Amino acid sequence: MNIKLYNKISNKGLSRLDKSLYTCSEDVENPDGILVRSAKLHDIEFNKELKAIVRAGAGVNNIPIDRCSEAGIVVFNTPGANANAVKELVFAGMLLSARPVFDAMSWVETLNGDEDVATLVEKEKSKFVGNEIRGKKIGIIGLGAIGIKVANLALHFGMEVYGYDPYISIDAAWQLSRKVHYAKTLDELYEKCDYISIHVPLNGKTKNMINDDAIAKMKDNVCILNFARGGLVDEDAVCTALDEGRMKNYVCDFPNGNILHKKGVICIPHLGASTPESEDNCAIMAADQLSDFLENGNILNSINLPNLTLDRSGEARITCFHKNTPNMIAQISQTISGEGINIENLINKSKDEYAYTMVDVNSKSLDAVIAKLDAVDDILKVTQL
Ligand SMILES: NC(=O)C1=CN([C@@H]2O[C@H](COP(=O)(O)OP(=O)(O)OC[C@H]3O[C@@H](n4cnc5c(N)ncnc54)[C@H](O)[C@@H]3O)[C@@H](O)[C@H]2O)C=CC1
Ligand SMILES: O=C(O)CCC(=O)C(=O)O
Repeated sequence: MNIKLYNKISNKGLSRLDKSLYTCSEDVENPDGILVRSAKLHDIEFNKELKAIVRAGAGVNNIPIDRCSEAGIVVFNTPGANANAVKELVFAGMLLSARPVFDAMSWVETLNGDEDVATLVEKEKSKFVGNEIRGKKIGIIGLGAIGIKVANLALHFGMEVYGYDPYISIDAAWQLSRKVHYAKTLDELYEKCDYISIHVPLNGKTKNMINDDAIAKMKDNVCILNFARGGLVDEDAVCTALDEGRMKNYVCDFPNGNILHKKGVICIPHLGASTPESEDNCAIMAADQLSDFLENGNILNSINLPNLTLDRSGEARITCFHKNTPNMIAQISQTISGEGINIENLINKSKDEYAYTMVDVNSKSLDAVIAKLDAVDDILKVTQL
């Protein structure tokens, strides 16, 4: 099978893909699977053999999910695999805002060593006084893999923590410290907090969620930390608030021309997940999920289909990615049994508009049945494994 790499993927992950089964490179044609990090796939035309796209990371806004679903392509990500790296950089960003370390270091770099540096430093250092973060209030929007880690660590820094996430998962809620205050509304969080850190996905509902209205509700001198996606924040609103002295800093992992060189903006070149540890974690999860899907049809951590695994039985497996419409299971089983093939095991699960069925059968001669299933309305992709 051909696996196309749209970004550099750690060898720790790629080496888990059996070389006798997979060819992985940036140049393969007609891929069965794609491994990607941040490369934008919106303008890519997908070949008909493509079955899966795995995002080695969290955010999937670089992938055209709807188009993939309609083409029967399963999209995966690797939840939590890079969360620790992001959490640590969020605190680096917060401390860079609290203490003007960057300006202070730049000033030290201007010294030439001819003068009495030690005396000069003691004389001038008061220009670079900052604040401690202990005792300050931080609001965290989005309590998923990263938000939880940021919230719990902030408590260890002695901060008062407010969390907002109307869709928090049960697993996530178990991991969150009881000391985190539950913000019922965003307004409550905006009104109270000195630091606001955003950890939600970028989608139609969250785009520009930090806008003029939101900023108007925030405390003067607020610092916004955005290690999630640039599009979550209306940069014009941020620049106006900075110009008017209503915001202290905008710390952002997604620089662009609008905020470059802007006083009060601290830009980092999308380094949140750029540690070997997190790159390895993501690549390992991505490779394992991809191979289990391509070899067995099992699904773990998909965006457009539910988790579904089934131990292998019978002679072969048929998988169908289909629409979640009435009569699909009956049509699939009738088509198979109509060819005189016995079904050993069948499993089906749906997620929103789409569903997935795996059928273990007692025959390996499946060309005719695959062709018939392919022709069924609302079946988007059929594979034989
Ligand atoms: N800077 C970087 O390198 C990285 C950035 N990211 C970004 O961070 C985002 C979050 O990552 P994870 O925590 O791993 O994802 P996650 O999926 O574990 O958590 C996202 C959380 O946001 C919540 N949420 C969704 N919509 C919301 C809304 N309107 N208001 C409040 N909460 C909402 C969800 O319920 C979920 O708990 C990713 O989608 C990605 O865009 C992720 C990893 C690295
Ligand atoms: O792979 C990367 O470096 C970016 C990580 C990221 O932004 C994500 O996982 O959402």
